[in-house]
Amino acid sequence: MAAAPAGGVRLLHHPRPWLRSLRRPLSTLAASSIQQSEESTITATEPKPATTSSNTYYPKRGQTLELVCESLAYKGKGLCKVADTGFIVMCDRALPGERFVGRVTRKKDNYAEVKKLKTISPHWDYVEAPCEFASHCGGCKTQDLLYEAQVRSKEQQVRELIVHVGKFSDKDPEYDGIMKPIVPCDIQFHYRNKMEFSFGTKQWVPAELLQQESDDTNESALGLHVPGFFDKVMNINKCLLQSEPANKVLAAIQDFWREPELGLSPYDVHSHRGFLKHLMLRSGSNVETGQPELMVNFVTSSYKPELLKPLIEKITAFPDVVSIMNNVNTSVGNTSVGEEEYTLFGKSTITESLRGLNFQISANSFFQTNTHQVCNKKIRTAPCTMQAEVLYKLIEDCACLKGDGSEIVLDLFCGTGTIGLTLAKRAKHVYGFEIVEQAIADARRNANLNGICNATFVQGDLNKIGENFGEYFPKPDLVITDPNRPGMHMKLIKFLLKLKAARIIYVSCNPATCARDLDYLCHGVPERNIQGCYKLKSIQPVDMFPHTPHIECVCLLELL
Ligand SMILES: C[S@@+](CC[C@H](N)C(=O)[O-])C[C@H]1O[C@@H](n2cnc3c(N)ncnc32)[C@H](O)[C@@H]1O
Repeated sequence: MAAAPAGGVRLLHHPRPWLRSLRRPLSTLAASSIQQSEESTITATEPKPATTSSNTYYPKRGQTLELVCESLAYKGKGLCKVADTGFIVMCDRALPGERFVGRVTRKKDNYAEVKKLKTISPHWDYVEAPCEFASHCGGCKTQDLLYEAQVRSKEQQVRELIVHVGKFSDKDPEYDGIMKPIVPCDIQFHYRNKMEFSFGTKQWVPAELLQQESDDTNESALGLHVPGFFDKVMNINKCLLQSEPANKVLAAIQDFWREPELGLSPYDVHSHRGFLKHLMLRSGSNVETGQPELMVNFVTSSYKPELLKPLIEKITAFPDVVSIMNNVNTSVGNTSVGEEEYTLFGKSTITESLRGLNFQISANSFFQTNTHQVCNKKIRTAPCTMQAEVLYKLIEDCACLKGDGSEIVLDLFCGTGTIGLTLAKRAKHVYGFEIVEQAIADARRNANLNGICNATFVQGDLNKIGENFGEYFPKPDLVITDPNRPGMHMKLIKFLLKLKAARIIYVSCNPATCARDLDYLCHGVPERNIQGCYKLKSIQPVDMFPHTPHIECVCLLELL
């Protein structure tokens, strides 16, 4: 048996060891806070424990184990326990109930990660994945899991995080009232309005297909990254998450861009040579006709519009294409945001309507990605609402503005201003803050476009606010905070605790950092002598992204 390091056995049955890094900046708090919640079982279902080739607490790197996935955990990874010891093992793409053989690839202090080698018996709630790329591409991870099981698992993850990271007790009589059931998504395919594909010098082909497709493997690629590999691109000509018009454009580009006479080269992430880096497809709709609108954005390593000309001619044949942009990114990094942006065809923005307002969206601005509005007649007969509408309606309901134009709203991480602008008609004034200059420009333009005069948008980094941040606006009655995945910086948490607005709506795309921030806002940070002053009133998970591990939540906090 491998020797357990000091303290190892104590941590062994820790229910959420993979979450400890969330609180790294407050390390002493981290360990203690997560160790406090020891009592819960990981899943309601109790599969038989797995067997292991060696009876060790700590599986060795390279060791193979037979495991059973118990539930889905943070980032959608399958959670398993080693037989007899309860040692926790996480496996990407293992689904609840699945019995499989995995090889240990990484060891952390108190859990290990395994790579699935072979499924022995399939997971519960198995359905056939409609997409041929589903088992390998980085986009969808649970396409072969029944949708009802996907949302059940997402709701369960939020509940567990709120207890284990947020430190809210599920024994509290109010707990069930606070935790709202997840809102599923009516439309489970073709819902994404933005997809980013990468060009690569070589197509990555899954090992099991290598034999058949060996001739193709040296061809250049346009597709999606293999998860965890910046230099491996799977060639993809259709993605079931994006709209049909976007798929038609993708297929046309796929068919054409390798033609030798075009002289187009994919960018090589190792040698840093080559021209085409990324292809971004953004879908919107014409606000007057409701017809689809498409933006095609080529991200290139230099500005050579003449090289793109034949491709532009090809794709302008599609009537939905109203904008072709070129972001020029000369850096060696892999980002799609260019230092310079050029309009090669049509307009520089596309439009979308949301909650009765019209929005212009440029290539690099954040806009809710799930805005597609096609009803699957087989499932429902009533018209389906786009999930972004559902999310914004929930936010409006939580905001509970009086509507007499007396209240001030602070919209933090405002992007193109969508949330603040949908609330502006019932508020006295909205103040929005956002780091991306272009998003702020869009927000101001969107305010004008919709005749909204009581909204001010300011560009700034909310991770670097100074003591004087509160001087930029009057004391708000309502704060909306919608950070990206890392959640809020401690400076901002401290600011909000001092500001003491009557209500905070925390919109989150990462329930783990959300639970951490809710803990700080409600319970404070005793180690730093910071006191919490909010009460959690409700958490509403919303499934914005079927088949992916992402979970959105709308949380309402009220000042104590
Ligand atoms: C999840 S999006 C929310 C956007 C907007 N609330 C909406 O619903 O469309 C997060 C936004 O935070 C912005 N952001 C990220 N880091 C930031 C920072 N340090 N300071 C200010 N804004 C930031 C991003 O550019 C992005 O627009």
